[in-house]
Amino acid sequence: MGEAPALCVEDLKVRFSNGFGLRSKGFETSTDVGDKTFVIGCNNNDSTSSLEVHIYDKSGRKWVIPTVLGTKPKPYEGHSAVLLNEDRIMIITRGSTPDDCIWFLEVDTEYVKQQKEGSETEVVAWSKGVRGDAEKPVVISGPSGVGKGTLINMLMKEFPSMFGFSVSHTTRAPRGTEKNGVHYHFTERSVMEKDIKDGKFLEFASVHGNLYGTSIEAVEAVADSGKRCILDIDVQGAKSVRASSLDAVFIFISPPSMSELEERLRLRGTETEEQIQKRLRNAKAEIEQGKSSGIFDHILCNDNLEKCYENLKKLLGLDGSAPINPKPSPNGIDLPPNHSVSKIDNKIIIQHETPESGNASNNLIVLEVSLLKGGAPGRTRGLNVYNVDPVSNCLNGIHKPS
Ligand SMILES: Nc1nc2c(ncn2[C@@H]2O[C@H](COP(=O)(O)OP(=O)(O)O)[C@@H](O)[C@H]2O)c(=O)[nH]1
Ligand SMILES: Nc1ncnc2c1ncn2[C@@H]1O[C@H](COP(=O)(O)OP(=O)(O)O)[C@@H](O)[C@H]1O
Repeated sequence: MGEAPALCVEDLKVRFSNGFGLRSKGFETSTDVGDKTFVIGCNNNDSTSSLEVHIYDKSGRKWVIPTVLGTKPKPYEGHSAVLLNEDRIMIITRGSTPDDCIWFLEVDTEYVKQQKEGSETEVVAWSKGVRGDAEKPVVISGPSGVGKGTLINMLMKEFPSMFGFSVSHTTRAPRGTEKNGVHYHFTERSVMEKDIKDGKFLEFASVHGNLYGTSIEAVEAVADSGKRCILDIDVQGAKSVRASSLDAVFIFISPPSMSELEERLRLRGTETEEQIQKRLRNAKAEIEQGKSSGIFDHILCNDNLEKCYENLKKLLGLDGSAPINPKPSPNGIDLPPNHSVSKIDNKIIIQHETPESGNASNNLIVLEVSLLKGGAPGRTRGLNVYNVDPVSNCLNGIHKPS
């Protein structure tokens, strides 16, 4: 086999593009996937907050309004759309901040197929694109009063730049010292139920009579800040996360005995007698499930707090053998305000356009998309971004991976 030919700037002019004044009307682009056309955008220039997705079913000759899952991009000035792998449309926005300019609308990925099962409508899902990878989140479960919160606090205190806590939503009332947005997002049930329906939650469960859930944003906000995410969730939640696309480490904390658990709950003094009894009843089933369900990678007994904390650190590679410097947080992508977009194989080429002539200059940003990972309901990771030497113009072999 011969070497792949170099791709030069001249080639770009004849390649596929969709957006920014090409096939766009207002902020709309249309992308064909099989026998469907996905129209994304809004057909007036006044507001991008009304970003919508419509599907034209060519075989049935009808328009369909799909269920749109996930969080959509913040308002922007226009976008280009490029189909990738026949299952997702990459959206490159204009007028967005560097950390918010690459998005994916999944139209036929595994996640979308799963969500479509049992649904009568078409389903699509938004996922934000980010550079690089994040370390696996850590899921910590165990019965109420076992010491999860205490252990997590110790970890966050000792390694503040390394770990970030996933702030859950809950319908339970705040306890005395708990702060909204720090310990939990304290939420109305109706609001939380709507957000769950809209695909904004990675998992949720009814625990001790209240609704608790991890929003996709909560986990991704921590990953975006370059920290490793810690989730404190119940066993049902851990089971849901296990079944999701989030690749995590699962740790179950067990008490030395039921009587010790009861004593800790009482000494904590945050629950009424009735609430304590409810938590103890639930604890039995949780411990059984935790130990036997195969959900958890590790089980730690919290008998002596210091010993348990040392064991937790060992599991996470923090016993001195691993580097503890935080990973630098991945950067956004600084797109020129006026640009055109083209696709060549696994490369998306963004070309600066000069306002005077409207002609494309030779400044190129290349998004390599062959190693994309994750996706809805979380972020799409693994975007590799680099600039191409404007002097030689050729893309082959001269990139500088970021
Ligand atoms: N599934 C799920 N469980 C959660 C979430 N947040 C907290 N929990 C669990 O809900 C249970 C009750 O938590 P909380 O009301 O803070 O009481 P505590 O465990 O006694 O401190 C615990 O088992 C938590 O792990 C969440 O987002 N999802
Ligand atoms: N190993 C331990 N021995 C004795 N008390 C503990 C131990 N671990 C935690 N505690 C105490 O038990 C209570 C419950 O711990 P907490 O972290 O709030 O549990 P959870 O978050 O699992 O509900 C707290 O008062 C805490 O100080």
